Amino acid sequence: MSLRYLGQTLAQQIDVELMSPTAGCFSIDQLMELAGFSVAQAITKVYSKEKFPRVLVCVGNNGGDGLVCARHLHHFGYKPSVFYPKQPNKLLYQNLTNQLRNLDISLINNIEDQLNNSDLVVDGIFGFSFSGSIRAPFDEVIKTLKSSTIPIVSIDIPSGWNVEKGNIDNAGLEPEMLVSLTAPKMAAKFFKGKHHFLGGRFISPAMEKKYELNLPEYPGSDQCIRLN
Ligand SMILES: NC(=O)C1=CN([C@@H]2O[C@H](COP(=O)(O)OP(=O)(O)OC[C@H]3O[C@@H](n4cnc5c(N)ncnc54)[C@H](O)[C@@H]3O)[C@@H](O)[C@H]2O)[C@@H](O)CC1
Ligand SMILES: [K+]
Repeated sequence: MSLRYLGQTLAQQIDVELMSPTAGCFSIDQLMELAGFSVAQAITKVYSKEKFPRVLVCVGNNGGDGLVCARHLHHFGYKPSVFYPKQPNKLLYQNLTNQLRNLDISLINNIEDQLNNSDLVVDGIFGFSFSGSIRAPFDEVIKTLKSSTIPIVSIDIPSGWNVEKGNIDNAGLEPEMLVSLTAPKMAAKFFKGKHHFLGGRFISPAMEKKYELNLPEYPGSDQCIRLN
């Protein structure tokens, strides 16, 4: 039985069910922690801290996964910096951001300057709720990232891609690595980069069966698994 690729509505439904007190019973912080941790771990499998120490993590509106990923990359010995232009006024995100400050991780304002001093980019700009064309300020951010040759790791979906149809108008990023979370989204079928991983190891056997996800077996205690 082959791995299921999720459409946008189903991805959102599974997300709601994971957090429902009558189903998954997870809190959003738990999911973000596991998701961001799995992305950081997947990065270690491909990009060593010796060759790719300086990681620029770009964070969008709801980019908790990116903030968590940056924290774990720091603990793994990388030198992350974080570009977070739109910071929501919510305690969860403020706490995640203060955790970065406590580790002296720099929150940078100018993405162009920082790109010249980075070895790797993490794209935590848009996830599975993205739709339509890219609105400011992320239109310019994505243009800047597209003009660079630094390898990009996208979290869940390459930012700017239609969640189901992929990079239809060529406005989105073309990452070298994609880390799908929970289960790949339909757009991942169009991913042409070198490394596709799955992370977000939080699905119960009952949910996996209900949604016929046919997930691969994660190796040992790993939080991520290579898909190709
Ligand atoms: N259950 C799961 O699968 C989990 C998902 N997580 C992550 O959460 C993500 C989904 O989060 P969200 O539902 O908040 O969705 P997004 O990460 O897609 O963010 C939606 C935000 O982007 C804005 N937006 C949408 N379209 C836009 C456009 N055209 N231009 C500019 N801004 C736009 C929206 O206003 C909204 O604030 C997933 O992709 C994944 O990375 C993880 O945090 C944990 C668990
Ligand atoms: K993304």
